[in-house]
Amino acid sequence: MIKLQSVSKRFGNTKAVKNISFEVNNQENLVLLGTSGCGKTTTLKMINLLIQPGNGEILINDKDITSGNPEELRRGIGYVMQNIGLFPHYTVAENIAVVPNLLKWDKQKTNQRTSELIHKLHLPESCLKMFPHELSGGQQQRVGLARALVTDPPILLMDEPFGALDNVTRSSIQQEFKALEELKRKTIVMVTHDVLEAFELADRICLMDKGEIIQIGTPKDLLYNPINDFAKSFLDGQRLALEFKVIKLKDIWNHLPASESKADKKELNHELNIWDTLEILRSEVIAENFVSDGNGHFKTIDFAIVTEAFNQYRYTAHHD
Ligand SMILES: Nc1ncnc2c1ncn2[C@@H]1O[C@H](COP(=O)(O)OP(=O)(O)OP(=O)(O)O)[C@@H](O)[C@H]1O
Repeated sequence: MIKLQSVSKRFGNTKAVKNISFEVNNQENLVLLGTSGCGKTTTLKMINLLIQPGNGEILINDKDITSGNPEELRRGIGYVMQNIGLFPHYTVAENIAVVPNLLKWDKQKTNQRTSELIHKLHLPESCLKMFPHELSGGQQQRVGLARALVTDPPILLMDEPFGALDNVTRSSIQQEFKALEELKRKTIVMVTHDVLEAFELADRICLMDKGEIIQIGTPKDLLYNPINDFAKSFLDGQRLALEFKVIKLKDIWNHLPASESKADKKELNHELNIWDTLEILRSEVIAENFVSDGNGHFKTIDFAIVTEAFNQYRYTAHHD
């Protein structure tokens, strides 16, 4: 578990981070969200001591990190840099092998692990001999992720990991990222200024402004219980899209009409969000399916039924 207690950081007269405290639970993905200059990167880099904290304490598994050796600390923390940050004169294989070489892994172990990651991250084997500039932005990003994951560290810090990508590539890499089994075991702190990305990937979001934490909570907390006008207005303009992403079929269960027969229909998982559900229902030839609650109950759904139930849920959530 990562714990920051009353941490501050000043650069000359600039108070980059002002007395912040938060915890990241094991295997949780906490996203630091906020506009440019609000202190996200400084906060992230203090967790692996790339930036020395000013005041306060940072604990990892109850141990104060400033009391130990920074290099040793960083070996247990994968780091995906802003703008990818691959070494341009190293091949892809050499880039991935940087930390294994520091740890004096034997070649065979490094090659085996590299090959495993290359497949998991959908990179062609042929790219291992290439230099970063010979790859697309999306491929470079995957290499950056492979480099951070190669030693299987329990903690992963990611600074705008998808920031350099076009929208289409970004969206497909985000989906793969969510599906990667290897990442589900990790404690992740990720920086982004992209609200949709934060809502797509976070278990909890830490919303920052001017070096301070405004609100920490689940995407649903931020949507339906914003703590103040700043938190509320930060999401304005994207609120509906965010609701489509955050609300799941199980949330709208009580608003779905009583069930009919489920014969000849396809079952959708009740963990699906409304966005993905409508995408499926839109593209089905027979656009009628059913969803079950995992306890033997089911409801018949189609595009219109889900839209209607979603609207009812939103109305209730906004007026609670
Ligand atoms: N090394 C440094 N020297 C001086 N000032 C710095 C330094 N690093 C950051 N700052 C300042 O601290 C503040 C917070 O910067 P930080 O990079 O943490 O913000 P950020 O939220 O990550 O922004 P961005 O999204 O643009 O990366 C900014 O005002 C920045 O100019």
